[in-house]
Amino acid sequence: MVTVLGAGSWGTALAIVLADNGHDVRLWGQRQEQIDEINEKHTNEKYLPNIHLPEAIVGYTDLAQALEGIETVILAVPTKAIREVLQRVRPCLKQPITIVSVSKGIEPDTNKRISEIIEEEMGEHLQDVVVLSGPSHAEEVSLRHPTTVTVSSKNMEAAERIQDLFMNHQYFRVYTNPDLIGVEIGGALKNIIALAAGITDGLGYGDNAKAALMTRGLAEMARLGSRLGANPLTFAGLTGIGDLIVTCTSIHSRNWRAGNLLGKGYALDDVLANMGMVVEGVRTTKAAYQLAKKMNVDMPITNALYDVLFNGKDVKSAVDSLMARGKTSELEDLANISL
Ligand SMILES: NC(=O)C1=CN([C@@H]2O[C@H](COP(=O)(O)OP(=O)(O)OC[C@H]3O[C@@H](n4cnc5c(N)ncnc54)[C@H](OP(=O)(O)O)[C@@H]3O)[C@@H](O)[C@H]2O)C=CC1
Ligand SMILES: O=C(CO)COP(=O)(O)O
Repeated sequence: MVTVLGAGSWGTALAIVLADNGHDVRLWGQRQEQIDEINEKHTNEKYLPNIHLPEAIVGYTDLAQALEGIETVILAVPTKAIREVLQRVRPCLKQPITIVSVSKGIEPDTNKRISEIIEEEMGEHLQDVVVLSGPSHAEEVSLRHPTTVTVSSKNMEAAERIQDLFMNHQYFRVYTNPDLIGVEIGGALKNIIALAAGITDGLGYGDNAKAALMTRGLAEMARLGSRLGANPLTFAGLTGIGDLIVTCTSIHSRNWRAGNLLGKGYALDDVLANMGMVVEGVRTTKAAYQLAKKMNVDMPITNALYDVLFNGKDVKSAVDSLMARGKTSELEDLANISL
């Protein structure tokens, strides 16, 4: 028995994987009508239209009931809601739990990764934190299309347990990587670059601009990540370039779609209000901007996007200012990264 907290797109898609793997799944959500729909119709139309959910998935709105006797909890709410949800989880627990973090973000102001927030909020109620990340749109996972992800933890035995829990040899392949910082930072920062790629697409620029953003975006992701203690090679893997490719090139990506609308001239507030799902890259841009400043790391794409999102800079001038920067060397950054 496994509990998934968060009945949005990703929590529901991962519940399907777990049910396909033979587990009974408790899927917790905060809206009674949605949970009734999951239990009565076996659908979650708002988040995964036209998908039939296995009957092994049972919806709950009562958090204490959803957590009773559970050892492993999948945490699938947006980064912004994580502290609030964990503060509600704590008093429900009689036993320490392993939390699998599947969200992608960095908290503004504290600049913490999600596993750090979980450790801080859970204290002695926590057995282990495992992070699951990689190129994996919920829409495709729920159709059982071949997908690969990576799990990481400070305790790799716990990561291997979670690898076994999710591994499905038909369509969901799970790798391990001991570089927890790199796995979390890659998954969070790729959303910034996807917003930027959406903007250049929305402006009508072509594949050259997008390839440039993805490649130079990866360079600045690795630059900040390695300063935070990540292994730069992780950025060449599923949670780095892999997730960057899927998020910058897929119509499923909420970050790319939000950027695309910004590029077409819509205002940020209107874009977010109409999306109906979380666009993590906006808050993560703020956090990465703060981190880059604090650590004196050069992140030109992140800085340009920060100006668009938070200082009202128009998207065309943001791209112009990126192109107008002084000369630099492509390999300079990599040469300065110690492996
Ligand atoms: N969708 C995807 O393909 C993937 C998403 N992710 C990551 O997973 C995380 C969740 O994303 P995703 O499922 O897509 O988001 P969605 O926007 O699809 O769903 C968010 C879910 O969280 C719930 N929620 C929001 N705030 C709260 C709260 N305060 N208390 C309880 N529940 C809350 C929402 O409930 P309600 O409906 O009631 O508002 C909804 O069920 C994000 O960090 C995202 O980056 C990672 C990989 C793939
Ligand atoms: O992380 C994701 C795919 O790996 C989902 O990206 P979006 O949040 O942009 O849809």
